[in-house]
Amino acid sequence: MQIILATSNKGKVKEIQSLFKDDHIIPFKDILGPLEIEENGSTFAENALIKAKTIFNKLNSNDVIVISDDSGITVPALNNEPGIYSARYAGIGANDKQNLNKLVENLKKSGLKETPAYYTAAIAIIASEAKYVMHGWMYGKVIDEPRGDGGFGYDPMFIPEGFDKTLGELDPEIKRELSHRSKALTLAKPIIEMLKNR
Ligand SMILES: O=c1[nH]c(=O)c2ncn([C@@H]3O[C@H](COP(=O)(O)OP(=O)(O)OP(=O)(O)O)[C@@H](O)[C@H]3O)c2[nH]1
Ligand SMILES: [Mg+2]
Repeated sequence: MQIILATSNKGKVKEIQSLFKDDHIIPFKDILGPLEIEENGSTFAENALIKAKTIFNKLNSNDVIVISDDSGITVPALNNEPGIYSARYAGIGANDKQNLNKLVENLKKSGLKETPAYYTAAIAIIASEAKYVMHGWMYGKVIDEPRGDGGFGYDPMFIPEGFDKTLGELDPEIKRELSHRSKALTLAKPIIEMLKNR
């Protein structure tokens, strides 16, 4: 049984592999090469399922477990932006830096130096005759002056609840303990174990 990760995001691959130290988890690109998947769902869960199903169908094997992650940051004071559009906030094909700059700009335009925000992760698992989605959240705030270069995406502007440093400044171990992704993957682990052993 192979465990395949249906993501092209290197930051996610690193975080997910570090949470599954005992399992060999293979990014889909190593098997199928690069692939663009259209994420046209209206929720994190729908998009996670689209990614996992697309890769499962392309692999065309009953001997694989496919895991995907659809995630993003939500800022209630900005009409819940960017939410499911986090990866394309500054336009289709925008990179992490451009997306972060757009969120910083929009905070400044609204006169918000800091405001509550949260990350959501939906983790989907697809295997032969099996389909699951789990969620995890991390609450905190975003600030209009990013700090640090750890993590990825919006991390330099996000301060988790209970801390005074951004995820760009904090030790990666702290993100591993607290993150939306870790929480959803903790729920996914027993399901993956069950699927491996059936
Ligand atoms: O600072 C961050 N720390 C995180 O922990 C985090 N989790 C998600 N995000 C952002 O949300 C979007 C995901 O979009 P997304 O789920 O479509 O992923 P993606 O397009 O990058 O890769 P893929 O998995 O779809 O291949 C991207 O803009 C990410 O930067 C994060 N930013
Ligand atoms: Mg994506």
